[in-house]
Formats: sequence, structure tokens, C-alpha cells
Amino acid sequence: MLRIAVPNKGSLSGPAAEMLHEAGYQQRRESKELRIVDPENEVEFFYLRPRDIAIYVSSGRLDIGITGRDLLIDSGADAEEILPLGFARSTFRFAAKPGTASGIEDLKGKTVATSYEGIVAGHLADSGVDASVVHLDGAVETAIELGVAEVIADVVETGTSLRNAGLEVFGEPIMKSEAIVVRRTGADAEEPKVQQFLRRLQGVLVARTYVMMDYDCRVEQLEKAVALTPGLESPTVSPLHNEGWVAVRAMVPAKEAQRIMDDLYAIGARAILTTAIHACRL
Ligand SMILES: Nc1ncnc2c1ncn2[C@@H]1O[C@H](COP(=O)(O)OP(=O)(O)OP(=O)(O)O)[C@@H](O)[C@H]1O
Ligand SMILES: O=P(O)(O)OC[C@H]1O[C@H](OP(=O)(O)OP(=O)(O)O)[C@H](O)[C@@H]1O
Ligand SMILES: [Mg+2]
Repeated sequence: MLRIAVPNKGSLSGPAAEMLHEAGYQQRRESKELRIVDPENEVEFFYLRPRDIAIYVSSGRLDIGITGRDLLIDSGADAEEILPLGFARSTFRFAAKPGTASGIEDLKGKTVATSYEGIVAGHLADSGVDASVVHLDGAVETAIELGVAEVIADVVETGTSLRNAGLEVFGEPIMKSEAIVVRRTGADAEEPKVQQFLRRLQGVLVARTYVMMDYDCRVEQLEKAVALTPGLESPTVSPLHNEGWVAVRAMVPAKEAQRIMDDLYAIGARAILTTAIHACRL
């Protein structure tokens, strides 16, 4: 049975459960459940604090886990990223009152408040900057107003929390994060159960980003049309009853679907349809 760690709370937990559900796995019915078994899929899910997940996985007691890239790096655990999942995207940045600092070199001798001490201490050491780090559990934006630190380092998504606290980011982003799948560093990459789990999640990612497109076009326009819809391997082309016409079917990126439909129409394609993909294996 594959043992998988899933975030039990916070920004990662809802979207992770949704993705697992879309991939055909049973998920817990109420938020207090700590573990569930999905016997049909031979998987056991453990609901853990996102911050702890890389540590459990590195111990080898759990096979894989879903966490944030920033949390993996912060933990320093012996675990590695094997698949990015595209949700909970954020950057990790320094911020301060406007005019306080413009680059990391300005942090010398200052105090930085953060919930991600591992990332910040590592980044300061790599940059050769001598600054103090104070660990806070959350709401670190308030630490400057309350005099605990001159600078903070925190997760930034929309920037609303910083704006509300009258703070501004400075310097280069320390890192970019998103939800990821992790496993113990050097664990068997070919393990069939792990591979099957990853293929299912990849199927969800593709189903979310692609749509299926069908259209009819004249044979003379086929090469131009196929250049607009190259598909993954290559599009399916079938003859139509009307001579001189073919039907074409290909997957296209959902974001580009409307533009591609306009371009196909412009070269004479007709009956252009898109349909959602619910699941797939590539
Ligand atoms: N506003 C946000 N937008 C996108 N990702 C976020 C946001 N806040 C936190 N994250 C991501 O969520 C993960 C942290 O999860 P964690 O549960 O520790 O904190 P949280 O989501 O802020 O929840 P809480 O503060 O309620 O405990 C990190 O990977 C972080 O990058
Ligand atoms: O750029 P934004 O869109 O404002 O998002 C970033 C904020 O979201 C998270 O805070 P959360 O609400 O989880 O509170 P916390 O600081 O207590 O973790 C994070 O710690 C930032 O404060
Ligand atoms: Mg938070």
C-alpha cells in the first residue's frame, strides 16, 4: 500500500484534496480525520501539517507527500521534489517600510522576522550578509510595526498583506514556490506504485490545462490548420463524406483555445468545437 502525506490545513490542503479527488482517490469526509485508507487504489493518506510533510517523507515511513517547495527547502529534510503541481504559487521575498532597504546588502546588522528561518538563514549565509533572524509563527507583517524586526521575509502572492501593513518588497525574490510532490532523496524512481500515482496527477494537470478541439477543413488548408493545432504527438485527421474535406482532432492549451479558433476560422475551418478533458494518461 502506498503511503502518502497530504496537507491537513492551510492554503495547500483544499487544492491538494481536490486534485487527489480528480485523480480518482478517496479523500477524507471531515477535516478532523487524520488518516484514511483507499483500498481500491491501494493507497493510505495521512493528513499532516504541511510544514512537517518533508520530514515524515525523509524518514522513509511515508513514501511520498504533497507540500510547498518553500516548506521543503525550509525544512532542510532529506527529500526531493518529483512533480510540480501548479497550485499555491507564490514568491518568497524580503519586505520593509519604504526607504529602509533596497537590496540584501542593506540587511547587515538588521533583524529579519520570518516563519521560514531555514530559507532566510541559508540565503543570508549564501549572500555573505550578517543579519539576525527571529522566528515567528505567522502574521509576520506586523512584526515591523511592533518593533520586533526592521525587515520581514514572507510568502507573497497578491501583495495585499504587505500593502495593508504599509510595507514594500525589495531585492530579488528569494525563491518561487508552488505545491509539489516530494519523496525521500534517492528513493527508487521506478517504483510502479509511485509512477502510477504521478501519472494520475499528471493526467489531472493536463486535463486542467488542455481542451480537445475538433473542426472540419478543406484538404488544401490542412497543413496550415495542423500548424495551428499540432496536438501532443500529431492530430487525428479523418475523411469526411464530402470530398475535399477532412475532420481534425487535437488537444490544445485551454488558454489559447479562443485565439486558435479565430485563426482556424480565418483560414476557412468550420464546425470548430472544444470539449473539456476530464482525465487522461499521456
Ligand atoms: N497566500 C498564499 N498564496 C499562495 N500560497 C500560499 C499563500 N500562503 C501560504 N502559501 C503557501 O502555503 C504553504 C504554507 O502552508 P501553511 O499551511 O504552513 O501556511 P498557510 O497556508 O499560510 O496556512 P495558515 O497560515 O492558515 O496556517 C507554503 O507552501 C506557502 O508558499
Ligand atoms: O500576498 P498575499 O496575497 O497577501 O498573500 C500572502 C500572505 O498569505 C499568507 O498569510 P496567511 O493569511 O496564511 O497568514 P499567516 O501569515 O498567519 O500565515 C502569507 O504568510 C502572507 O502573509
Ligand atoms: Mg499562513
